[in-house]
Amino acid sequence: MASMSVKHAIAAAKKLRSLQERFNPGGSDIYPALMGDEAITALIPSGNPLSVHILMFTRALREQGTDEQYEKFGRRADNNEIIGTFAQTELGHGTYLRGLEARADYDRGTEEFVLNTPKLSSYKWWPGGLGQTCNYCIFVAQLYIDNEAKGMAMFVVQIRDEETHMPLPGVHVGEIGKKMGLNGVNNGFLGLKDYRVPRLNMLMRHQQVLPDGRFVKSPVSQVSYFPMVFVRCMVARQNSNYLAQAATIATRYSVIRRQSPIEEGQPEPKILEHLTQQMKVIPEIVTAVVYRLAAANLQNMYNETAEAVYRKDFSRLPELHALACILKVATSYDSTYGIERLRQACGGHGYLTAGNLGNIFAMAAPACTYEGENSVLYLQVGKILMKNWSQVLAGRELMPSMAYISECSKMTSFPQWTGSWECLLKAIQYACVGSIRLAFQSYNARVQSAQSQTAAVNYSGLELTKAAELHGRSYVAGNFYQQIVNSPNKHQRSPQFQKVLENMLELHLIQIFFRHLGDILRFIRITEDEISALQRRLEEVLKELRPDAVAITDAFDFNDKILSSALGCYDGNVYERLFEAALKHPLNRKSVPDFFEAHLKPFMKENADNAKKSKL
Ligand SMILES: CC/C=C\C/C=C\C/C=C\C/C=C\CCC(=O)SCCNC(=O)CCNC(=O)[C@H](O)C(C)(C)COP(=O)(O)OP(=O)(O)OC[C@H]1O[C@@H](n2cnc3c(N)ncnc32)[C@H](O)[C@@H]1OP(=O)(O)O
Ligand SMILES: Cc1cc2nc3c(=O)[nH]c(=O)nc-3n(C[C@H](O)[C@H](O)[C@H](O)COP(=O)(O)OP(=O)(O)OC[C@H]3O[C@@H](n4cnc5c(N)ncnc54)[C@H](O)[C@@H]3O)c2cc1C
Repeated sequence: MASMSVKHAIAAAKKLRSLQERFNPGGSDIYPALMGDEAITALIPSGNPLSVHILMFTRALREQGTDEQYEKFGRRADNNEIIGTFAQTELGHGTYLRGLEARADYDRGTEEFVLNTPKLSSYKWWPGGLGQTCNYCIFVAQLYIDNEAKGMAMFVVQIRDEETHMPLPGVHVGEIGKKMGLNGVNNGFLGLKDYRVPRLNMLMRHQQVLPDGRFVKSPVSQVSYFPMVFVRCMVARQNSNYLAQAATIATRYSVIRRQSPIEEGQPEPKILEHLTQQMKVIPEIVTAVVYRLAAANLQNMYNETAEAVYRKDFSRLPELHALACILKVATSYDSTYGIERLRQACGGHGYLTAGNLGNIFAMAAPACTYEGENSVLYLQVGKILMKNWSQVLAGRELMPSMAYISECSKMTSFPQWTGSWECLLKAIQYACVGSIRLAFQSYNARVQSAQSQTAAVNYSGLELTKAAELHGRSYVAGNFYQQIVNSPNKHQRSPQFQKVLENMLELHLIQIFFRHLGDILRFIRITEDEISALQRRLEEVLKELRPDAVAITDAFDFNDKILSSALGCYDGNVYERLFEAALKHPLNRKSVPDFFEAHLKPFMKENADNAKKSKL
């Protein structure tokens, strides 16, 4: 499987290169690379073994290396002359980066670093492509000078001979084993023993080790985390794509499959006529659109921040970090759970490999873990919200994506309930700020009672997580509201199109309202009549969006090859394709399977003989 994936990935990368040269000659614009990686990734159901090379290895060389280091390594990596990965996670550590055990000791006598993974738990474990594909990696290690720890640093390390692909001396490398998905990616392990690299193999754009061993600290240590921020932005984009693919499949199947009359004596309707089926499928279509728009915003913010960081302006890093964390978490959680809901909406056929929903789930699900495990990133955002709440209490301005927190903090009570979009959006934001305030009170009480900040974060973890989750909802819903209601290009939309978008906004806001009704009722008084009115609106907007469901998912414009699903093909010939797929199963090559003579027949005969004996 791995070699097939590599073959497909290389073919697709060549195609991508020709597309880039045609549409973006010599450009360094990241989109063609991303689109290409998306395309490559989507075309290789078992995952793209070059993803981490494209998304992290080349980017780390460009952003963390000096111009000279880019010329030496980065250009060859961008041109796919060398293939690398990002080797940070270890067998024993993934989240707690300051606990990473791999070490780099500077030898000023030879102006080299001596790299070691001192224990089994120090082995790098998980990096994509590391097992068999890559011949280089970015090796993340704790830097030591005269045995004094200086923090994390990144090193360009060649792990295999460029001609023979043999592991180099001092390198122990291989595949970590079968996973629940992405089995074409050959995630690997790497042990290094007294492996020497020249001083100039340490990426030194932001921090340096001089020939005499003097250490020049980075002005902002967190800039070394920047490669992870980029992938978190990518996850938001990629996982909204996975959800859109699954929503396309389930929608198309739901207008082909007929089952269970709604009126006695009437013909069986398309299953999408059932209200409960609409509630399973249509909100997922809208969620995919909502996150695509949020991910595009995040991508723009990433590009602006990356350019600023290149100019040594680190001012926007904190906001990008906060947004990248919360959108990576929100998109990966909602896409993973949404894809499973869509699979279940397709009944038994949703469980067939030919439907491809299981594989889309297996591609989407690990994003809840890699690039920062979601519950950890929720806590990270919770901490940032605590810091920002202190700013609010001090009367200081907040970063733009948190400005609503300041506004809501000035409200002594929630205004008269109207149920309008603005009211629903403000309700989610108001509940978020209420949760932040409660979390802060708990956190602050703990710090005041002499708990360390780290311990206070841990013991306030449930409230911090809730506040972070509601912050994500507030940002995403606010972004969608702005795009639909206040977009500068709104006048270019036809009235019909604007109406569909407004129905999608109505559905998203009401769906989020009901999902967090408990959180909202904690801070806002809403009557049963007002809630029942929203229930009626939910049923009504599902009915209104039903006729547009297929058109919206067709607009995602996934080629049948990308969907790779007998349930979701554009022509709707589901049963013919399911049957065609079934006949291709190896077990159908013979009428009598080999196991009949070898196992089944003797087993049944033995039982029959025993039955006869017991009658005698
Ligand atoms: C086109 C699309 C194709 C594909 C789709 C996408 C993906 C698939 C392809 C590839 C992906 C496959 C594999 C993924 C690769 C990996 O998984 S790489 C390994 C990822 N590992 C992690 O993410 C580790 C998670 N841990 C952390 O990030 C950190 O440990 C932490 C953030 C949890 C904690 O940071 P610490 O420094 O340890 O402590 P802290 O006190 O919380 O933070 C100190 C201050 O630093 C700020 N900060 C932390 N992180 C960042 C950051 N990234 N950027 C900016 N600032 C950061 C933090 O806010 C603190 O600031 P203060 O002001 O409070 O001091
Ligand atoms: C498909 C896939 C591809 C990957 N690719 C790469 C790659 O290319 N390069 C790379 O370096 N890594 C890669 N990784 C590794 C990934 O980044 C780590 O798995 C991730 O960072 C989580 O670390 P961990 O697995 O060690 O879990 P741990 O850090 O051990 O966490 C385990 C669990 O403990 C809990 N936990 C941990 N810390 C805290 C905390 N502070 N507070 C509360 N709870 C906590 C959480 O529930 C967490 O799920 C990949 C992983 C996967 C699944």
